[in-house]
This record gives sequence, structure tokens and C-alpha cells, in this order.
Amino acid sequence: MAPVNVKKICCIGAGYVGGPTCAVIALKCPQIQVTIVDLNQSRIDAWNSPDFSLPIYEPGLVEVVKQARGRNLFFSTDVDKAINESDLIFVSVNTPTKKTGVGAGFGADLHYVESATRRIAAVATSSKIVVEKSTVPCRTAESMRTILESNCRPGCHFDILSNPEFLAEGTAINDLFKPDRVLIGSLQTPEGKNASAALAGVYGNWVPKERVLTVGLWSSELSKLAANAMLAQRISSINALSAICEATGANIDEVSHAVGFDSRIGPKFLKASVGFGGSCFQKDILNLVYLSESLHLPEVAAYWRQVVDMNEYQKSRFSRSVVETLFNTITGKHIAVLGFAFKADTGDTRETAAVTLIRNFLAERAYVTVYDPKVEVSQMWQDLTEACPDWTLEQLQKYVTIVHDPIEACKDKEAVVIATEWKEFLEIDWQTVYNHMSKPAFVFDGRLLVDAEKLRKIGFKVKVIGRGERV
Ligand SMILES: NC(=O)c1ccc[n+]([C@@H]2O[C@H](COP(=O)([O-])OP(=O)(O)OC[C@H]3O[C@@H](n4cnc5c(N)ncnc54)[C@H](O)[C@@H]3O)[C@@H](O)[C@H]2O)c1
Ligand SMILES: O=c1ccn([C@@H]2O[C@H](COP(=O)(O)OP(=O)(O)O[C@H]3O[C@H](CO)[C@@H](O)[C@H](O)[C@H]3O)[C@@H](O)[C@H]2O)c(=O)[nH]1
Repeated sequence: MAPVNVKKICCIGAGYVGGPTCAVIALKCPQIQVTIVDLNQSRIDAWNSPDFSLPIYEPGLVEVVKQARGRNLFFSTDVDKAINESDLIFVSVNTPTKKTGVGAGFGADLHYVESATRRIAAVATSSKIVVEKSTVPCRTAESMRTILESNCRPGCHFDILSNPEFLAEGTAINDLFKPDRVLIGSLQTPEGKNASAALAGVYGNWVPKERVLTVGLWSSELSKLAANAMLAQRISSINALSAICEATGANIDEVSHAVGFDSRIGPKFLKASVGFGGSCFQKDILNLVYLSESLHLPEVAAYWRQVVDMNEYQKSRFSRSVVETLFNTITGKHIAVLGFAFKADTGDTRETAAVTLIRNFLAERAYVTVYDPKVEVSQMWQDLTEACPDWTLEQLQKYVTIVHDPIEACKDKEAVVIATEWKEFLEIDWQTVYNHMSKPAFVFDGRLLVDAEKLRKIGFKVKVIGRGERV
């Protein structure tokens, strides 16, 4: 049985994963027609905008879309047409943590996956390879198969693959151009292996063969949760050690460097911070916790749960240290928060630590001025209103100001808090910032970003996460 020669791909979901991933597939496979569809008209309009004002900010993405859009890359809201025309369909919809019902607060809300799957079954008039791109709990492919097989038209056959995505925001294009690995899970039947070979053939257009790993379906689904849990666990481990550093006078950067030099441990993902954010880590670990509990493995669930608990502790520990350092009260004080995105080089704010910090400062009735180079102002208000349900927008706007310039953000403030590691914060004219701040002028570096000694020489009092040195 020869693998299907994939000629047309449809991607359901034009978000942070579907958009960049399938834009890169289109770029690297000019012989394949790729259509990315979404129910959200304004998102699709932005992907199609004549001036390339794309709905997400990702370095290098505009260049990719410029080369492929209109050639073999299309964005549309006509979901049914794209499903019907394609040989292979990526399901790349959101899988947020459930808010209500069984598993609320832990399990994945799979209703977007299910409705996309039902749509495929309802409209497909020919056989398809259906690829789970979204991050899903182990054995979701089985539910998808049942839905597809129970609802499909006679003569249609569906092969289901798991192909989790490992890109990180801010480096997505590079991650997609040169992935550490591409993981493809399939049933170990002749049909399953054949479908797997067809998808491997698509990636084979630019990814070296040895980096395409083919495994069983359930291993593939679980590997995605496992990879995120282990990455986040490294951050929580280093953040736990940062608390010890602050209490003892050790320096977390030196500890990370020394520990990471061990080739068995390695240097990456050992940067202490104000806490990890992003749409994936917390969600996927909670998903793993829920899975473990459902499998009657409470000790396993508790182990992974602690990674998230440590992250929450880090955020509140950092907020507390700001209050303590500012003479145990920030009521009525003015604080600049530099950075709102969950990491540098993205405009994404999902689960960003900045929101937790600002909420904690507002609880003390401090005035907060925020600056971020990429996050939309409307997004910040939306996030803050959601995070502070007891506050009206008018009350929030009395305490929070959003500005478009970092120097202006810091003017007349008692303290500056660095919440995101944007490179431009390194390049700020800190002397000018100092000149315009109230004195004593404090800098709280939650990202180990600035040169603390240089700032101290200017006159700042500087507190850096994971360092027990004098302020
Ligand atoms: N963001 C990341 O960096 C990242 C990386 C790897 C994996 N993932 C996983 O990939 C999945 C998608 O994440 P994302 O960040 O792209 O989400 P997102 O919210 O940015 O995009 C999902 C899109 O799917 C659309 N959608 C939902 N249901 C639909 C339907 N039935 N038909 C058509 N469109 C529909 C939504 O309108 C939305 O635009 C999640 O499971 C996530 O965990 C995300
Ligand atoms: O040493 C580190 C590394 C990261 N972070 C923080 O951790 C969060 C997540 O960062 P990162 O993993 O770089 O970005 P994401 O886009 O969330 O990517 C993660 O989540 C994606 C979604 O599942 C996966 O595909 C990626 O492989 C995985 O890295 C951010 O707040 C970072 O600031 C740290 O605090 N210290």
C-alpha cells in the first residue's frame, strides 16, 4: 500500500499554532495547497489583511506569509469547503482548561476538538487523514475515531494521527524551520502506518528524516504533556532554589550555570523568573494531574501538581518582596510594570505573571502604570478585568494607566518592576529613568535582565530575583 500523496491540506484553527505551522508547511511545500480555516471572521480577516497586520506577533512570520499567501496558502472561514477539498486535515483548535463541570480547573475542555471532528464527519465526502495537532489528553484520538466512524458517509474512511506541536512562542518560525523533532503517532496497523508515512512525507520536504519520530498514538499524545511538564518542572525547580538563594546570599545565575554545566542536566530552561506563564505549561500540567487522578494515581498527580503550586508561590513571593522592600506598604504608591506579555517576543498574555503581580499590587491599592511593546491595550484591559472581577472598569482605570513609552511609564514612580524580559528594557536610558523617578528609586528585576551593579552606581536600589545581596 503506497502512502497517500498529500496534495491539499486543511487546518482547522488559525491561532498561534495553526497559523504559523501551516504557513511554514505551505512555504516549504509549494506543491501542496494549504487552507487555514477558522470560525473567527476577524482573525481570518487579519490573516488576509493587505498590509499583513497578522492577528499574532511572531518574529519572521510576516515574511513567511508574504511568500506563500495567495500562492498555495489561503485563509478562509469556509470550513466545510476546505474540509471537503483536502486529503489531510489538521485539527489545531484551542483546548483550554475546563471552567465548569467534571474536572473543572484541571481537565482539558475538548468541546472545540469535538465540534471540529463532528464537522469533518458531517461534511466529508471522501476519505481523509485527520491529524490531532492540538494538545489533548491521552486517548483523545480514540474519541475522535468513534465520532468520525459513527457519523461518516458510506465509503469514507478516516485515519487518525497525533502530531503534537512543540513550537515555543517568540521562536515559532525557527522552531518550525528546524524542529528538534517531529512526532507522529499512529495506530500500528497497516493503514495507520501508511497515514503516518504520508504525514512524514510532508515534513520530509524540509525536516531531516532522523528527526521525524514515528510512535504509537497514545505515546505521542502523552509525550506532549510529558515534555511540557518536564520543562515547567525545571523552571519550578530553579525558582524554588531562587528562594533559597535570596535567603542565603547565593546567586541563582551562578547556581544555574554551575548546575547546567553538568552535561546530564544541560543549561537550557534554568532561568529563574517571576514565574512561568503562557497558554500551555499550567494547562498541560493540570491536564496531566487530572489524567493521573482519573487513573487512580494520586501520588503521581500530587507530584506534578507541585510544579504549578511552586509557580504560584513564586509569583506571590515576588509580589510580597516588593511590598516588604518598599517599607512594608505600597498603598498609594506608584509602580511601573515593564512588560505584560508572558515572555519576550510575543504579544500573547495568556497566564502571564504580569497580571498576577498587578492584581496583587492593586489589592494593596497601589497605582500601577504598565508598558509593553507588543501587547494590545485592549488586551491588557480585558486581562485585568478578568483577573479582578471585584473591580469595575472605572475603578481599574483609576488605579491602572497604560502607556506607550517605557521612560514615561517610570516617570515619578517609586518603583519599577520588570515582568517580561524584553531586550529593549536592557537598552533603556536608565540614567534618565532615575532622574525622573521619586527617590529612593527602586528596581525589582523579576527576569534577571538588567545589570544590577550598573543601576546601583546610578543610584537605584535594585532587588533581583534569586539574589540575596543588599538592595
Ligand atoms: N500556543 C502555543 O504556543 C502552542 C504550542 C504547542 C501546542 N499548542 C496547542 O495547540 C492548540 C491550539 O493552541 P493555540 O494557541 O493555537 O490556540 P488559539 O486559541 O490561538 O487558536 C485556536 C483557534 O481555533 C479556532 N476554533 C475553535 N474551534 C473551531 C472550530 N470548530 N472550527 C474552526 N475554528 C475553530 C478558534 O477560533 C481559534 O482561532 C492547543 O491545544 C494548544 O495547547 C499551543
Ligand atoms: O528558563 C526559563 C524558560 C522559560 N521561562 C518562562 O516559561 C514560560 C514559557 O516559556 P516557553 O516555554 O519558552 O514558551 P511557550 O510558548 O509557552 O512554549 C512552551 O509551551 C508550548 C506549548 O505547548 C510548547 O510547544 C513549547 O515546546 C514549550 O516550550 C514563559 O513565561 C517564560 O518566561 C522561565 O521562566 N525560565
